[in-house]
Amino acid sequence: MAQPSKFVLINEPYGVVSDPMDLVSLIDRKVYLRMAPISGRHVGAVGLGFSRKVFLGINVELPRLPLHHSIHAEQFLVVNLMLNSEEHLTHLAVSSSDSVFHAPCGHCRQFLQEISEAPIIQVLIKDPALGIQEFVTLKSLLPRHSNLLPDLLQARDNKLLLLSSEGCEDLVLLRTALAAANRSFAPYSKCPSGVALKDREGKVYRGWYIESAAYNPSLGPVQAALVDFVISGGTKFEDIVEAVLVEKRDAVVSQEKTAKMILETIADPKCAVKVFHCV
Ligand SMILES: O=c1ccn([C@H]2C[C@H](O)[C@@H](CO)O2)c(=O)[nH]1
Ligand SMILES: [Zn+2]
Repeated sequence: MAQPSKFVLINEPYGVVSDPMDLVSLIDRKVYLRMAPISGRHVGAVGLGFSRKVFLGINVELPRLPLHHSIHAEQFLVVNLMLNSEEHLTHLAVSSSDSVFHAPCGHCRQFLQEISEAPIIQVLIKDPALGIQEFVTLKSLLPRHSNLLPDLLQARDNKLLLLSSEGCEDLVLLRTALAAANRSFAPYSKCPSGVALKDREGKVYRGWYIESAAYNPSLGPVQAALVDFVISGGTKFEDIVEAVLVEKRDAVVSQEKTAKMILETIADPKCAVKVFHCV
């Protein structure tokens, strides 16, 4: 069985399913990485791409930071799809270690609207108490929604150019952050941005800013890069020792202060966060 390159349901051999109902057994296994130190509630999301590969999402809570900096399992899944250039999500299932969640939360129903096929994404509703186990459309879970520019998962090149690389000590990190910014989805603010992180071993991770039409469910570039870090086996944020943010000069929406604040709080105390501007 072929394994997707960034399949994160650890220690499990499956990678491709033919029947969407197989997602039921996957979420039932409740094999989550434990990255929710605040709530202790471990949420898992499994999604099926058009390729029939299964991708996983888990919730990630950032220690000592306000709750809204958390990454929902569904958001993690979307970043995982993007990192793997999977352009379509056909089926989605969510569950939690304490069996409280059986469907995507409201915040994520909104976040998922940025995907072009959002209305027809099949969402598993599983409620053992009621004996329910069926797929319903995302549209039925968030009716009367009108989205504006929904093409989040499609390949994109923002064609950003660096203004200067002066002061850069690590060109790989800078190029990675620029490439990430070029994949950022920021149709509402028009301020794309990307982050590259480096760990103690010199491994590099990347992520880009993803906007939501409802603004608040947007996912910051540091969070997206943390998804790459976790997917690649990272467990301790203190192992992050260097970071580069690339964003527009004079951006109406700037990530600089937030990115620095997050990394100051969770990364190695000596982690340098360098910012480079582009047009
Ligand atoms: O659909 C949901 C609902 C909650 N959470 C996470 C957010 C937070 O970490 C924790 C709160 O219960 O669960 C998700 O990831 N997805
Ligand atoms: Zn959610």
